Amino acid sequence: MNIKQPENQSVTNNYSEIRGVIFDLDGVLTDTAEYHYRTWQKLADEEGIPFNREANEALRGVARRETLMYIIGNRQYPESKIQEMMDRKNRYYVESIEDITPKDLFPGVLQLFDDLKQAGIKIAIGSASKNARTVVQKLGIADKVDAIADGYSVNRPKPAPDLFLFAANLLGLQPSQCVVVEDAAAGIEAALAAGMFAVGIGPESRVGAAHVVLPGFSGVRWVDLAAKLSRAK
Ligand SMILES: O=P(O)(O)OC[C@H]1O[C@@H](O)[C@H](O)[C@@H](O)[C@@H]1O
Ligand SMILES: [Mg+2]
Repeated sequence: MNIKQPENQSVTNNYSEIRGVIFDLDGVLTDTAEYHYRTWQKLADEEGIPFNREANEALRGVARRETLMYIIGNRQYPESKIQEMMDRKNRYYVESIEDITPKDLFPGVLQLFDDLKQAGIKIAIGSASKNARTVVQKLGIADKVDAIADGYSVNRPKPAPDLFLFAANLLGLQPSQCVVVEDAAAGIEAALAAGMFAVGIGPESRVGAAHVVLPGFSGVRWVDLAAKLSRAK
């Protein structure tokens, strides 16, 4: 477990004040981060642009246009070509999520959602994806979440705090009452900038700036996670 306090943030260190948990979607609740990667890889291969899994690590949580800009680097393309490439990648991505079912939820997610409901803690989705609502529907969790902030909600993408502040607002909560769960470095940065608790899912090398780092939700109960957060001073 990693325990750090973000600088210059007035995050409460009393977990009993936590009233909402904002979950990123891709790579947190299901494996769609992998689908995003594979479809960007397909596009890059078609265009003859070097790209690989390692380069993709920095692109987790990064919005569609910003991801493409990173991949093309200093290559110059007209806006029409940029638009066509974003559309093509999205077509591949939409095809790849067609067969998602509730079985694709990561282990432990439903148990954690149930724990949160029992504890009277609200649940939001905070995803940069414009496909987030479709994925949430396919996973069968639409009736379990209180609010969805997605790729249409704000202008400034992660690592800006805007999406999580938008989600907290939908829940009617203050930032200090919220926990963000993220698999992306950009998402942890956004959560800390919003003045929220951050739980990182994945390796320390990627999400080590979070207050608490977990490999996944398998066997994770809210009471235990809350206790870890309460020690994260
Ligand atoms: O292209 P979409 O579906 O709007 O998704 C935007 C971004 O959404 C994020 O959730 C993913 O982590 C990124 O990989 C993705 O680029
Ligand atoms: Mg993610």
